[in-house]
Amino acid sequence: MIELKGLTKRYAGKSVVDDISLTLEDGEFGVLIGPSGCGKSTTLKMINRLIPASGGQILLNGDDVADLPVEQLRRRIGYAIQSTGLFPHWDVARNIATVPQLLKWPKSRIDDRVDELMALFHLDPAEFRGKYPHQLSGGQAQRVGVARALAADPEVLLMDEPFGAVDPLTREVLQAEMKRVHQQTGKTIVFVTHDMDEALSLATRIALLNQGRLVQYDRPIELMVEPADDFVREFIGQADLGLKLLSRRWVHQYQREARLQQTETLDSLHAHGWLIDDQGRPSALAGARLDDADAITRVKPEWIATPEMSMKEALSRMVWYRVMVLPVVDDAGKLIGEVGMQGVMGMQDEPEGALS
Ligand SMILES: Nc1ncnc2c1ncn2[C@@H]1O[C@H](COP(=O)(O)OP(=O)(O)OP(=O)(O)O)[C@@H](O)[C@H]1O
Repeated sequence: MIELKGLTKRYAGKSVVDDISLTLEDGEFGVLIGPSGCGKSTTLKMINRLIPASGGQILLNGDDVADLPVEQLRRRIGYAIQSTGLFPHWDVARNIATVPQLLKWPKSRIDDRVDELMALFHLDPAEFRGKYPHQLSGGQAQRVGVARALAADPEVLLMDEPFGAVDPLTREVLQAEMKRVHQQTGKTIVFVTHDMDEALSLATRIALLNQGRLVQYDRPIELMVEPADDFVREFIGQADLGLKLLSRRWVHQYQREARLQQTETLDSLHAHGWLIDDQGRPSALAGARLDDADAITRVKPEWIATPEMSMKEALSRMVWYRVMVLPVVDDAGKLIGEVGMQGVMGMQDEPEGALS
């Protein structure tokens, strides 16, 4: 748990972080967001004392960080930044092992930990262990940077705009990975970004700052449906609020039973049903195409949904592939349900209060 109590930073008498108080519970993914210069990075860097606070207190699991020896603090708090900060003359394995080596772990324990972290970030040790930072793509370097920050299993992971410098596609992949890593490790994370979509997709708690002050600290949904003031409303942006809400809704919340079609003939106009193969995987959809409601269409891998997929992505696939329903499959690819345009529109099987 991290507690900020009246945290303040002044430069030349001017407060750039002004009396911020908030609590982030264990296992939460906290995002600090706000316009350029609002004090996000300064707040983050005060947590690991890269910047000394001018006033207030920061407690890490009850310990005042001001009282902890710096080397202990660095062990308890991992730190990943946009430029990765990888040592250019060290290979990937040695970069990841930086903190365990400082802590003088035995070699076999370090090797195991490096392999474990590379597996977590889907980096094949055989291929990547011996590579140098200049031989990595931006996305791979970022993964190594985050793996290094996690190496000594810190209590908290701080991330300062870690995906700010990668292209949008890689950024989405890294965000999805970060979400998975957060779920798998249960780490408490504090993440700085100025990208609201990134914040909404990753955060369990969002702290919105403006001119050094905390304007609202809430769950993403509350920020959207109960903005504290006009600044919050404007910062979130109203134009695609519906889509933003759907980015925080998951297919499993809207999933309903999938009706099977026994033959390739439709039994009633505009009905639809799924054909499955002998392993229970969806192979074709009878009906439910936007352009031809009576067609039998082979299921393409691109329109298959999983229970963890966001409804925004599911909706995007429906629109792009012109189908009214998507099959939902389990890890083995077996059909376990379907999710449809009607669910998105709240006409049918809407989860209680889903859009309120
Ligand atoms: N060493 C310093 N001396 C004086 N002012 C500083 C110093 N470091 C930061 N500031 C000011 O403090 C304010 C907050 O800076 P900070 O880097 O925390 O903002 P930020 O929200 O992270 O911004 P960005 O999104 O642009 O990175 C800014 O107005 C900045 O100019």
